[in-house]
Amino acid sequence: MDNAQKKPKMTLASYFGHQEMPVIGMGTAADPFDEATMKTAVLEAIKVGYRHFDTSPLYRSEKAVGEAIAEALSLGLIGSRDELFITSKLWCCDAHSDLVIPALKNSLRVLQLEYLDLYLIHWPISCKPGRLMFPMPKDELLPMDFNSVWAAMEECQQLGLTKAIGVSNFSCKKLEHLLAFATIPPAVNQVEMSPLWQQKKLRGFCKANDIVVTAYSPLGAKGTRWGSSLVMDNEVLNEIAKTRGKTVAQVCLRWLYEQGTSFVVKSYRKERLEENMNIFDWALLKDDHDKINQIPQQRLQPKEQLVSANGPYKSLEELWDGEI
Ligand SMILES: NC(=O)C1=CN([C@@H]2O[C@H](COP(=O)(O)OP(=O)(O)OC[C@H]3O[C@@H](n4cnc5c(N)ncnc54)[C@H](OP(=O)(O)O)[C@@H]3O)[C@@H](O)[C@H]2O)C=CC1
Ligand SMILES: O=C[C@H](O)[C@@H](O)[C@@H](O)[C@H](O)C(=O)O
Repeated sequence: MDNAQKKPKMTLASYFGHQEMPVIGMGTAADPFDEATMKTAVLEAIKVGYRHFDTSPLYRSEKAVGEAIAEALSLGLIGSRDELFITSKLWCCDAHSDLVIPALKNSLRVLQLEYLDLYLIHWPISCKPGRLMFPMPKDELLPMDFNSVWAAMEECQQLGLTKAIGVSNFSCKKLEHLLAFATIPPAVNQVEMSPLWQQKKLRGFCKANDIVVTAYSPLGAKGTRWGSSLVMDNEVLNEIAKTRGKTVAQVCLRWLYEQGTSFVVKSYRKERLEENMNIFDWALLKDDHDKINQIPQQRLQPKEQLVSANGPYKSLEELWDGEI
């Protein structure tokens, strides 16, 4: 069994087919973004055993991911595309029922793939069609028509363009609303999660409804425009890392794994890609969990940019339905 096959996987309730999602995925939102560096990093990741990649048209990383996959196939690093689990996302400007299928087809074209494993609604908000950007002008924010957008997502799965569909940045209330009319329930909710924002309520809801939680920014996205150093500099986590002879990044990722969530973590560097994978053959102790449970909670990415006096969400309370 090679290194990749030994890594743990999770079953998605409404995945069309037999493949499972590897717990660890490589994130591809980079700041700064550089296409050549990203392609090299994805290829390195495949070499060290990553099989799950998270991209989005917003990140401009789909092309690099697609080129790295094509190269990995031609080098024989993987036998076939089916060995990979590829996620992409529907950006807000395409979150209109008639634009969903064309947006997914465009992602597939850029990725040079026939299908995705998972397609996610990136945010529970739409914006004026045409411009793929973040932040978008506040006067272009629009409420999402969840019923018709989700129906188009379901059609994507029925057409075989993606094996599973899901959401990102959805609160319990928004998931509940979606579940009330969905024919195909969302397989995944990808949300910010780390020891500093543990998402206890949301995880309980998702577990009860067979929705896999995928953690994004598991290291707090230190060094990026959207992140902070609060996770990596946290004293409790640094102390646990020292006692266990692990790094803070490994403590965070191991903790996520022990919570039963999958996660996507980004690095451009080969040694960190490997470090972040080396979390499956040791465990945190009860005492470590007790300490992590006590860490004061703080959402690191509240996204004020999506809140506007005239928009669909007038406050962060409304965007997150009080889960803030
Ligand atoms: N659905 C959504 O709305 C969102 C989804 N995402 C997804 O989640 C992925 C991961 O989250 P992201 O925001 O990138 O943040 P992460 O928490 O993964 O942190 C990434 C940062 O940590 C550094 N890093 C990685 N590994 C280590 C390590 N072992 N030790 C020290 N530093 C390390 C990286 O630097 P370097 O590259 O130099 O190693 C990078 O600066 C994204 O790339 C994206 O795919 C992210 C945000 C929102
Ligand atoms: O530049 C901004 C960031 O990428 C921000 O938009 C993210 O939080 C985004 O939702 C993502 O998925 O990464």
